[in-house]
Amino acid sequence: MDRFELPTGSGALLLAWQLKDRRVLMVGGGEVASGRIKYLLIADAYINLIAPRDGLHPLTKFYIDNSDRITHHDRTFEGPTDLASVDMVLTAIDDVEWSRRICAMCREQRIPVNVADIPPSCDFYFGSQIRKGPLQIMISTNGNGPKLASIVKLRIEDCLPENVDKAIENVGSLRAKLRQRAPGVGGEISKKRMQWISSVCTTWDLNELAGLDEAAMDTLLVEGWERDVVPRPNRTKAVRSKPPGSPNIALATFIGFLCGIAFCIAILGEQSVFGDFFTNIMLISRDLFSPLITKWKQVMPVA
Ligand SMILES: C[C@@]1(CC(=O)O)C2=NC(=C\c3[nH]c(c(CCC(=O)O)c3CC(=O)O)Cc3[nH]c(c(CC(=O)O)c3CCC(=O)O)/C=C3\N/C(=C\2)[C@@H](CCC(=O)O)[C@]3(C)CC(=O)O)/[C@H]1CCC(=O)O
Ligand SMILES: NC(=O)c1ccc[n+]([C@@H]2O[C@H](COP(=O)([O-])OP(=O)(O)OC[C@H]3O[C@@H](n4cnc5c(N)ncnc54)[C@H](O)[C@@H]3O)[C@@H](O)[C@H]2O)c1
Repeated sequence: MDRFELPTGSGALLLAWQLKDRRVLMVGGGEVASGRIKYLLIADAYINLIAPRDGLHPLTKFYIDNSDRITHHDRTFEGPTDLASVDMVLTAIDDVEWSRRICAMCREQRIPVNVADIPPSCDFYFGSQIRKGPLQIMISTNGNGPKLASIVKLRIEDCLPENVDKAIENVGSLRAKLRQRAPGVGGEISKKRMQWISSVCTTWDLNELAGLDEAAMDTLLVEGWERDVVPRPNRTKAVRSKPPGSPNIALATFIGFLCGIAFCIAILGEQSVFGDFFTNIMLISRDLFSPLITKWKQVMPVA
């Protein structure tokens, strides 16, 4: 029993709410509403927007004019009829009384609601957000300090690996390909798929995953999944390109080899093994390597 601990309370449930093609009511069209609308569009929701045209923020206007997912009603909120068939309600209006009344109507109909700036009228809070391709990070202080949430966001953004979005996209494609090759939900096949994908994610680093292309994924599935192994990237042709910024080992070896030859010539020049033909090259090489040669002689004097 001692191994377990009850979690401390006072937090919120963090979720990635799937709103694709759901209908959301947005009341208000000012600056705060424009931010909410952006998030809703990212989530592929349909939006009923209730706000008088003369109070619209330019960004809200832009969204109305350019997105066919927004139905704009140029008026103020009227009552419960505005809540018909909506899955979520957000309000961002400069009218606290109306905000509270809208919240009460939503609670009565059990529709989840967020009222900007009035925490007791929120079933959920917004957070500061980072998005990089499919990666979504929400920073929440659970209402303690919204400005701090946005400051912490900047810190986290600075630390994110550059290609993390590409790596995640590729793992998504690889998982989809694997589900096609080995279909089924639950049971042994599901367990085996999960174990194999988890092993790929721990065996391959982000650069290697980001470098995968279609052909490389197919190779990985044939040489890995089908044989029930997870090959290291360098043992298969599954890596399309070397990770950016990695040292070029072949070039380094070649340069090392040339330096070795030049060093030998310099030593032989020192011992006058060659005639005049190489004399100039030897002298230049000897000058270049004279500090090394001196050191070498100290350790192993030439007869
Ligand atoms: C994160 C962010 C998301 C977003 O809104 O998209 C967000 N507020 C942001 C900014 C912000 N809001 C405020 C300031 C002024 C400075 C300050 O007061 O700190 C700034 C800073 C700025 O504007 O730069 C004022 C404010 N906000 C709330 C109250 C009421 C209260 O605390 O009682 C008051 C005081 C009003 C007053 O004093 O009269 C309440 C809420 N604000 C929340 C979210 C929820 C809790 C989130 C959390 O803490 O986890 C919650 C509870 C409800 C909700 O709105 O969902 C967004 C940053 C986005 C970004 O930059 O990335
Ligand atoms: N949570 C946050 O991040 C945050 C940050 C700053 C401000 N706020 C709060 O959010 C609210 C909105 O802020 P804003 O800067 O967008 O305000 P704003 O004044 O720019 O916009 C208010 C909008 O609400 C509309 N409106 C007013 N009454 C309405 C009604 N009955 N029905 C429909 N529409 C109505 C107006 O026409 C306007 O479009 C304010 O209460 C503000 O204090 C929240």
